[in-house]
Amino acid sequence: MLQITNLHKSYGGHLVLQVPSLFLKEGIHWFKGANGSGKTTFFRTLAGMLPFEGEIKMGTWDIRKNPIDYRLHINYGEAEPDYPEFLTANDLIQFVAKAKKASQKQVDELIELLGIEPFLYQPSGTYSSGMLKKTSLAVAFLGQPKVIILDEPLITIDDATVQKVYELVQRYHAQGVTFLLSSHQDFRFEALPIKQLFEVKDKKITELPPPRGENDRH
Ligand SMILES: Nc1ncnc2c1ncn2[C@@H]1O[C@H](COP(=O)(O)OP(=O)(O)OP(=O)(O)O)[C@@H](O)[C@H]1O
Repeated sequence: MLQITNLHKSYGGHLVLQVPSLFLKEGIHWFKGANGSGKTTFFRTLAGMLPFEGEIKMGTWDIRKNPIDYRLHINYGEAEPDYPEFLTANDLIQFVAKAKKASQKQVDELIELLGIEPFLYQPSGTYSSGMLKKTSLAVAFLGQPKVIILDEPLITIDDATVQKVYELVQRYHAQGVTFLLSSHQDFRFEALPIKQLFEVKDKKITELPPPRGENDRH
C-alpha cells in the first residue's frame, strides 16, 4: 500500500529520520516510540505536509508525480490539533469534506458518532483538548481515503470516545482502509487487529513482532 524508499528527513540540516526501504501492507499498523523519536515527523511527511528527500508511493501514486490523487486518498489526524480559534468544528469539517469529496451523510454520521453536535457551531478557541481532538478525528475520516494516519488518536478523549474510535477504525478497516497509528505508550491498540508493529528509535524505523490482540488471549 505504501512504499517508502531512501527517505531522509532533516530539520535545518539536522537529520531526524532515515528510512532506506519500508513497505506497509494493507492493514492496521502501529508505530511506537518515545517522545521526540520522530513519529509525528514520519506521519506528516507521509501525509505530504513536509519536504523530504527520497520517494514515497501509495500503490502507483507517487507523492510528487501524482500529488492530487495521493493527497486525496491519505488522511491525517494531528496528535495535538491547533486550529485558528475563530473557526468552528462545522467550518473545519465542511471545508475538509469539500476538499475530500465527502458526502453530507458521512459528515452527519461522524458528527453524531463522535458527539460533536453540542459544540459544532462554537469557535474552536473555546474547546477543551478533547473537543479539539474529536473534531480532528472527524476530519481524519472524511472522504474515501485509502490510508488514514492517526497520530496519538486516543490522547485526551474520554473512554466512551476511545470505543468510538476503535469502532470507526474497525469499520473503515473492513472496507479496505489502511491505518497508521502512533502511541508513545506501550499499551494502546491491543484491541485492534494489528498487522505490523514498528518502533521509531535512533532515527530508524524497525519492525517488531506483532502484539497479541485481545482475541488471542481467550
Ligand atoms: N519543526 C521542527 N523544527 C525543528 N525540529 C523539529 C521540528 N519538529 C520536530 N522536530 C524535532 O524532530 C524530532 C522528532 O520530533 P517528532 O515531533 O517527530 O517526535 P514524536 O515521536 O512525534 O514525539 P512525541 O511522542 O513527543 O509527539 C525531535 O528531536 C524534535 O525536536
